[in-house]
Amino acid sequence: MNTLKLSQINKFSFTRIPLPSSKSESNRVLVIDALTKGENQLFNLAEARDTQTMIRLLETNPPIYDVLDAGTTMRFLTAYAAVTNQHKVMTGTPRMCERPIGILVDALREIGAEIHYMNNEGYPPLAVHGLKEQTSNKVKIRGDVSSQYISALLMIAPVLPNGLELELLGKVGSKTYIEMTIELMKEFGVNSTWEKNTINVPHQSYIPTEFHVESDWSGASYWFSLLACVDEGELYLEGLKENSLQGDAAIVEIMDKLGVKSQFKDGGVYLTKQKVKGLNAYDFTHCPDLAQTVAVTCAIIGQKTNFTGLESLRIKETDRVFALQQELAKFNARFEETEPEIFTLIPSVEMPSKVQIHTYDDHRMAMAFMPLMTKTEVIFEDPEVVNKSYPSFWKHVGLIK
Ligand SMILES: O=C(O)C1=C[C@@H](OP(=O)(O)O)[C@@H](O)[C@H](O)C1
Ligand SMILES: C=C(OP(=O)(O)O)C(=O)O
Repeated sequence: MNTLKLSQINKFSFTRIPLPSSKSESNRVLVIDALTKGENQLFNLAEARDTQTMIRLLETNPPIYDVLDAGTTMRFLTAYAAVTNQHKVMTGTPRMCERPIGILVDALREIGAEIHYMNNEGYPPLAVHGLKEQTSNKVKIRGDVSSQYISALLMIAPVLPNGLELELLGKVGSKTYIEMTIELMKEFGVNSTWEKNTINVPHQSYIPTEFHVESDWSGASYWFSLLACVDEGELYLEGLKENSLQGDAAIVEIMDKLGVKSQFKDGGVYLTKQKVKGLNAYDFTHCPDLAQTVAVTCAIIGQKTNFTGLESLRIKETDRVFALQQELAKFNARFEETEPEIFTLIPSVEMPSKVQIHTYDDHRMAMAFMPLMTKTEVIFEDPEVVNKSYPSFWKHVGLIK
């Protein structure tokens, strides 16, 4: 088994972190670009495997779209293949074939797409046989499983002959990602309205444009966490905007409570340590990818906190709630469901002299536990798992001295 060892370091001097580009923004603009036949100028696309997979599949157009473990690539390309009337097999890793897609498939079928399940009903692999005629322009869709189904439908909506009206049913999770999709569509000339729970996208054309992808706020979160956990240090994170399209910019307000001060300067953010104000509870419904970062931070710095809005974590790269419980326990922290859907983080009471972290094929399990190096020696199993979103992560960790 491939492993990586980090020695303990609890002080470091000022360090600039270049940060990767956002894979969420990249994968959206790539789909929009494919729908406008590549007439845009896209800058700073992500090096993330999820984005490189999207680029490769769109460029080579193979009969089988194997998305590996990229959720957005699976969901966005299923809708794209349907609307562009292509015959495609959609598949991915064994875990991808356990991640539900039935809500998106039902919506696409209602609009007129022909899609068959090749194995298990509701899950990839799928056979997409295009969309010959639009049979409906009003679709009701659950909002509580994955926002990616909604983003996938929104991006194809303007090119459907009759546009699309989406009525979101029940609780809507990851809403910030839906807002990102709508804002990006607007950047490419497409207007929509969102009133109460209905989003309406009339038929219209995308307008080719220039677009520069921002750095990745989810990737930035691990650096905030590192600073929260260390005794002394300063960081500058490059390429981040205060008014971001990414909901994970919420890490600024969370870490303000956990001892990290942010100042936006020169196209990035300067991080310094400040007194811990305390965080008693946080709802991760709209920023689920931050939950692991914050759980590990609280466990290390001794902050007992209640976590809610974690429902979608069970169907991501791994069951992230289970994975957190297992790995936090290795340094005597607990993550207990104290009431239905309320998880209480009880911090570490005693730090072992060495911890080996299992990464569960989940990039965020590796990156979220990196700040543990401020308290003990850490060994990561399968360190390359970070390639999904942040291939240069360990190289950047090496900048910390
Ligand atoms: O649309 C996107 O780019 C994403 C949406 C979120 O997924 P869910 O909508 O499934 O929560 C998030 O967890 C994922 O990393 C990226
Ligand atoms: C959940 C994630 O990605 P996806 O759903 O796109 O695989 C993630 O990057 O944390």
